[in-house]
Amino acid sequence: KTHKFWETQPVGQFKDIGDTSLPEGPIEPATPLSEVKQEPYNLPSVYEWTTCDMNSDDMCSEVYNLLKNNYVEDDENMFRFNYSKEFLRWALRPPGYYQSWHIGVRAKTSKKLVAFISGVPARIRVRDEVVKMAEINFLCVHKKLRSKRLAPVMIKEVTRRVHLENIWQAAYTAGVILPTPITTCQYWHRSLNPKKLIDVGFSRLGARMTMSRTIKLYKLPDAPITPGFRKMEPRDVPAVTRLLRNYLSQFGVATDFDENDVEHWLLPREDVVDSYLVESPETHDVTDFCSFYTLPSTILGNPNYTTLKAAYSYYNVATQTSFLQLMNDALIVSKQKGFDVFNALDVMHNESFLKELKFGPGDGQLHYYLYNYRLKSALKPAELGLVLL
Ligand SMILES: COc1cccc(CC(=N)NC(=O)c2cccnc2OC2CCNCC2)c1
Repeated sequence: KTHKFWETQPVGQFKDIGDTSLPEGPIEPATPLSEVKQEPYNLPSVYEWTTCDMNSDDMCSEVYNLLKNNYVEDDENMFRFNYSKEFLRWALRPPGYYQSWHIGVRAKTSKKLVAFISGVPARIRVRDEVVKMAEINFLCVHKKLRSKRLAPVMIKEVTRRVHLENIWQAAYTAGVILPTPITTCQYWHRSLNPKKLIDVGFSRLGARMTMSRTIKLYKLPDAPITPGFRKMEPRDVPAVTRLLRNYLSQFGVATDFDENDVEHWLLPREDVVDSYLVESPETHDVTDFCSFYTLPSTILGNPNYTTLKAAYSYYNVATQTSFLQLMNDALIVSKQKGFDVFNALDVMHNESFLKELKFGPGDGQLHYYLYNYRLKSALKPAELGLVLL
């Protein structure tokens, strides 16, 4: 499978793997803004660019419905991500966001939204360099317009608009292998509602297992067990920022959170993101933190269920509580909130709790990529401190 488009882009190329003579850092230099293409790239004549104002309920609904019907499905096409409107507003409007990076494609005649791609600004540390980047996400082309080569021109257009803001690097993930992953993660699932997961075909009854034995296997207490475990509040932002920055400093590539970022990305938002911390009953110090985001999936073609309620592990830090106990409390509260499954990647120190807390390996991988930034060697997933939505 030739990567016609990606071989033209400033990304690590497969032919360069192992060539340690190539320096770590930007592949192409920044250019003066006057040299950045001022006008949008050309689309096929029946389509036009549109900028999506996510503050507008109508536009947010258009993006929501396009993704709901045409975004990523699992390998067996049994489930499709169903990001909520509130989630999309949260994901696309972090501090310093650019509306111009919320890019839609409309059919000129019907004015229907047929494709979307987005970027948000982020500071990402790569080894000792903090780099301003765009996090690219939600690339979606309507099912009926696939293989019309729309994706390459959309990627070039979002790149052009990112360059206009004097940003020259980007980070993105994909379920497919492109030139060239900086790391490849395995995803894992922890059943919370095993009966529903088996009924909808997400999980299968284990060999020599009955349904009642399976329900008992995944049973969890009704309440978290760690003393001082509570929801995060605005007053906790400074302490959580300190805890997170210290924890993330050990990873080769990680988000460079400041208090402003923590306030946006980690304060609880109902049905979008949940975050908890442990406040020591003795000292009142914030010693541990866990968080997960809400990403339901539409269940395709099942007569009895429409939605899989899934929680996705986000950022977690344990300094006084055992990581196992902290993450088990995260499972307990996610079960309490009605989630059917808790998903996690084997990034950061997640490997240490996955097997112990009865996660099972998923049937796919998630590849991480940097645009216009070469790493001398790929990272292990455990060296990655970056979770994209
Ligand atoms: C269960 O419903 C699904 C609907 C669509 C795709 C998949 C499989 C899949 N591709 N899962 C992941 O990519 C994944 C698995 C565990 C944790 N995070 C993940 O992806 C996140 C991060 C990347 N953007 C999508 C959400 C599952």
